[in-house]
Amino acid sequence: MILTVTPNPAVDHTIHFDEPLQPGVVHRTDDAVFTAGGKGINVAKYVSALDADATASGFLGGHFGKFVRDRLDADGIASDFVTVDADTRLNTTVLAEDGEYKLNHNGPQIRAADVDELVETAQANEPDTLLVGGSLPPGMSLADVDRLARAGDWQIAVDMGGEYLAELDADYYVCKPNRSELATATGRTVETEADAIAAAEELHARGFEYVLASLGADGALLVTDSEVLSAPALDVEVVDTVGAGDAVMSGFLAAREHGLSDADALRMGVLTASRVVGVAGTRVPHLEDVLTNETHVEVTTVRSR
Ligand SMILES: O=P(O)(O)OC[C@@]1(O)O[C@H](CO)[C@@H](O)[C@@H]1O
Repeated sequence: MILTVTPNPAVDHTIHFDEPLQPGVVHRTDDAVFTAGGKGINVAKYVSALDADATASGFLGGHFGKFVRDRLDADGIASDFVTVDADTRLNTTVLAEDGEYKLNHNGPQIRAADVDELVETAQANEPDTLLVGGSLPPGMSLADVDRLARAGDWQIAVDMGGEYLAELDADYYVCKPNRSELATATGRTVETEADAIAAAEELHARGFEYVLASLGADGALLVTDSEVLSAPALDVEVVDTVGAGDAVMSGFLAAREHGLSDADALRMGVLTASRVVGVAGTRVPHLEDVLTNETHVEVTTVRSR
């Protein structure tokens, strides 16, 4: 079972305008979607849709916390959250004619006792894989993530920003940086595929057994102990890119739960992302045929290591 820990969940509010945003103008629309979000929660949703066993955990509080909990219950996603005495945040994505704007709140204050309870919750669930996804709310530190990594007999995956990846200390099973996170985590310039491979290999050498790099329109890379694999992005219509990185991680983790190979895990990550970008916000698209591998994704071995 995969336990996803989202320290900083969110209600994701995705709102669409057919015009560019302008200061001082009241923009109005009928097109708004509210979903339960936060990177780990998205992974739990997508992994469950990929027929793997997942439970969502993390901190929830207040009205938005109740919304997230109710929405997951309604969607049949198993969850085991720590209730906190502070309000879960609301994150807004504005899709306007002039671009995609992402407005994220830093989140509620978490206490040391909340973190203790989270560690106990993780231990009680006895997952095979524990994923920590997204930003850390005020009051929670990277030392707490390393503590979660070491608190049980699980492999630990992280879907966190580059500034976090640079500082984590424990040994990790897999991380999933995007291009800018690769750059931040390593201090390198990451423009070409060769740059991305060099940065991902550096993270691998620092203690991440698998480095799954999502490169947007340039596809994804997987660095393992023995090889570097590459898969192109699919040519699909993009509504927005929110949740795309979470989808790459979800495809990878679900494939591993199903006992599939490294190449198939990369393939499933890319396929899942290609579906998630086609729906607004962090809604779950139809993923049934991702499992049957009907859409061909060419995975190539860039080199053996
Ligand atoms: O502020 P964080 O924790 O880095 O990111 C949170 C978030 O933007 O990431 C998800 C998409 O990846 C959304 O569901 C959510 O709103």
